[in-house]
Amino acid sequence: MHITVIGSGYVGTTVSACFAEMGHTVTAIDIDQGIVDTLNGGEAPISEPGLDELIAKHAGGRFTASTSYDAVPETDITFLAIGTPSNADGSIDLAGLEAAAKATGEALAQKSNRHLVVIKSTVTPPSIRAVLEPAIRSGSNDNAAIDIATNPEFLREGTAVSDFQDPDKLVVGTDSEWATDRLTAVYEPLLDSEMPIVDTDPETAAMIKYANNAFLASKISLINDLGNICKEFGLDAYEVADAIGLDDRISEQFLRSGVGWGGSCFPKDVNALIAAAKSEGYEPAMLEAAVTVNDRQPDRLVAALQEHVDLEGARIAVLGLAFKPDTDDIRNSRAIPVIDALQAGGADIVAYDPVAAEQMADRFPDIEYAETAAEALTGADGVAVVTDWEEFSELDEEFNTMSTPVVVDGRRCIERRDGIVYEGLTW
Ligand SMILES: NC(=O)C1=CN([C@@H]2O[C@H](COP(=O)(O)OP(=O)(O)OC[C@H]3O[C@@H](n4cnc5c(N)ncnc54)[C@H](O)[C@@H]3O)[C@@H](O)[C@H]2O)C=CC1
Ligand SMILES: O=C(O)[C@H]1O[C@H](OP(=O)(O)OP(=O)(O)OC[C@H]2O[C@@H](n3ccc(=O)[nH]c3=O)[C@H](O)[C@@H]2O)[C@H](O)[C@@H](O)[C@@H]1O
Repeated sequence: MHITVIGSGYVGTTVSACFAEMGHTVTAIDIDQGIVDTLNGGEAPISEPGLDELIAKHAGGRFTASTSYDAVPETDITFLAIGTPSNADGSIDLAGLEAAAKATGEALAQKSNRHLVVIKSTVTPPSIRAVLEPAIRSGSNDNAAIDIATNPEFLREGTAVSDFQDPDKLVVGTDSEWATDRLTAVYEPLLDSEMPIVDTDPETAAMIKYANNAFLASKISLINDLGNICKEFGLDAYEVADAIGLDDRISEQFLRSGVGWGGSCFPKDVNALIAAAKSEGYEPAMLEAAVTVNDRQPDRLVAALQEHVDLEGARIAVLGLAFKPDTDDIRNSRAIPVIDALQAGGADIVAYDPVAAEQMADRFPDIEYAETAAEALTGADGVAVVTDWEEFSELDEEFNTMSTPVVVDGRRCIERRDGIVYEGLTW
């Protein structure tokens, strides 16, 4: 199949590269010339394991990128993978996606046979008919029969390629059998008898995505709440989590307590769902509590550090800037509120991340950035561990170079040992 993917960010690039690997011909469209040039040069514009290899393999062959929507009418199906960030009040900001939807509709005015436009972005159910469908249809002529579907994406950053290639489920939200068949056909190379296909309407598919993220974020907030209680009792939340995770109804996944959830999706999606629910007159108390608990964890980490170090004028190392390991994405990283709170306390900060320092330098241009974790620790009065990068768990002798070896671990990735003052957030 010939597929257009509009938007070449984390999702669009991963999806495009994987579609090409599955044998499809893909035209990736992005308004950012730099991204398009990078892709056509055979490289990924983001850091994601395995992605560079796929782009390098298919660029110039089955995979091309462009800033122009001209290819859309020549293709069989179009996926919209544009960001859906938050407005100031937490509600979904559809401006970028709406503009791309309109441009897609306008391009489809040149096409006479039936075309499927698939919303891959995460969108609130009511926005499909209220905003996106009118935008897609606004440019089309009478001949263009356009079907609209939703096909939410469940990949995680850091494991995007493998998650996409081996999903737990395929959710297809369509209005017609033709659309279901066409959308399912795209995924044919990934399907086996084991993979559940959830065949539903576009709104339910969109809600499944929000419910999935809201559930996972709330699960982490619940284990953080329980973990904070464990800490008050002098108990180890990880021992408790390991035990409750043995119950199949709870499961062991997403029970890692600590400094909380960040990233480009959990915070914005939970807030968008809260805002959408409130605009219908419903007060989602559980989700609001999940956000409250999450917002408190970075402050608890800094407070734990303050138990041992007077922050005023202290040199504090921050290990980890990305919102999770194996990505350079700093969107809503817990490192941001941690650095804010440390600076408010008067600390001088030296930060280290294997790949995300450059991104964080735009947000915090005035802090010091170290080239290695060892360099960050040298002479530091304390360290806050914010991201569970694998290399941090291998640190050992490096702590001996600190002025005062105070380690506050927000991710349970440092080995507690003699010679360091070690404090975990929930253990
Ligand atoms: N990042 C993630 O891990 C996941 C994201 N999602 C959802 O997928 C959607 C996309 O997310 P990301 O890929 O993270 O966004 P992103 O912000 O990384 O990428 C969006 C891309 O769209 C481009 N763009 C903006 N307006 C455009 C236009 N009019 N025409 C063409 N290109 C345009 C931007 O230049 C950018 O490269 C969001 O709704 C998000 O919630 C879903 C699952 C996972
Ligand atoms: O909609 C999205 O964008 C994606 O959001 C999350 O994926 P992602 O944000 O990439 O990463 P996660 O692994 O879910 O981690 C999110 C945050 O939760 C934190 N986390 C995760 C697990 C855990 O046990 N504890 C915990 O604090 C991580 O450190 C990170 O800050 C979901 O897991 C994906 O299914 C979804 O597609």
